[in-house]
Amino acid sequence: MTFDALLFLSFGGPEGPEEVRPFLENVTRGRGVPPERLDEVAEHYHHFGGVSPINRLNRDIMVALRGELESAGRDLPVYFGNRNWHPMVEETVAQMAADGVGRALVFATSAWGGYSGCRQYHEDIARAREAVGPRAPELVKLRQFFDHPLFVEANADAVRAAFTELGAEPGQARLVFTAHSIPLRADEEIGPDGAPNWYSRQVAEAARLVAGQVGVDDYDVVWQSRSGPAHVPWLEPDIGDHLDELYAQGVPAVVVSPIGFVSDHLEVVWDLDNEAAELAEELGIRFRRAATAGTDPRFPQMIVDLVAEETSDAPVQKLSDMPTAGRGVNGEPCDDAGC
Ligand SMILES: CC1=C(CCC(=O)O)c2cc3nc(cc4[nH]c(cc5[nH]c(cc1n2)c(C)c5CCC(=O)O)c(CCC(=O)O)c4C)C(CCC(=O)O)=C3C
Ligand SMILES: [Fe+2]
Repeated sequence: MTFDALLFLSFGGPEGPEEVRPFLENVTRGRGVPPERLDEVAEHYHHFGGVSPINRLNRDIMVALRGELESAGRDLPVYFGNRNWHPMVEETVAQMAADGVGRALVFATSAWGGYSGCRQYHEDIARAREAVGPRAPELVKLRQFFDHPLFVEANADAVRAAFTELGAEPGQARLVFTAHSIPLRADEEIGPDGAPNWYSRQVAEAARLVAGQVGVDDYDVVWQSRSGPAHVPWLEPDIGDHLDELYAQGVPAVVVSPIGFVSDHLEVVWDLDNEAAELAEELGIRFRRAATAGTDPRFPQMIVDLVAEETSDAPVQKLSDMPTAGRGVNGEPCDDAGC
């Protein structure tokens, strides 16, 4: 199939203090997140002048991606659209239609399946096409990439670098992978292979692959940044509780790999670099947070590989035995189980 463009579809974030509240309203519309939680999260953004790093990081990735596409001889203009903040995906898809784009690939910036990481991006695609009407381009979303070799290698190198910075050999510091928590119910709902817990199983699998490349067989997978009412169960343990537990075990040092995030989002720079690092310091645990994969040149190279899977019948590159999922046309969910 031929494509006229690539839509880089992400979460979006505020770029000034007055944008924080309306952004948070967009994120949580109809989700039952308590207002106290919104106030707390707004504070996190205000620590950074009301600016989330996410848009700048995405623009950096797009610059690198344009370079990689050009080197690969692919003439594919890259457009930027977001779910929750400007440039909003509706505006971007309207612009694509105006530019005469008839069919485009969509790269969504989440490695994962599940509602927030995949299904909701299909919904964004469908909503944007509907807003634009009959002239809207056909939009083909690329698959989930949690087990792509370049994503795994970039994360593994970042973990190695963090061990080096700590001056520790793997084995002298505990390796802890962290990803965004989600409600247990949400995790159970989705599993395109007929089994539940697709998201948490993918996170576990990506952690296993990265740890394997680093040569560590003893590691933990934990969760962070939960929201929602306290009585609703989310994936656990939380990273903070886990650091307490490691302290109780007498663990002297940790390397934290934020495998769940493709770049240094607010959840990484606040919840890890600030809160978790501070707790570790209080506990006397030496702490290093590994880099995210987004700034590694292999990340845009991976996107070019994913494009090649669609356009050149290039082989699907993956390191796990879990089935590929997440591809979809015009926002139709990829699978009955909602991917
Ligand atoms: C699985 C997952 C990912 C990883 C996959 C992916 O990358 O997509 C992710 C990414 C992100 N989440 C982000 C921000 C927020 N997420 C929130 C709320 C929520 N996230 C959830 C899940 C996830 N979220 C869930 C189940 C909720 C509860 C409400 C709901 O059911 O929707 C809220 C509301 C306040 C709060 O409750 O914390 C905010 C502000 C940002 C941008 C950060 C920046 O600005 O740099 C990014 C990349
Ligand atoms: Fe989130």
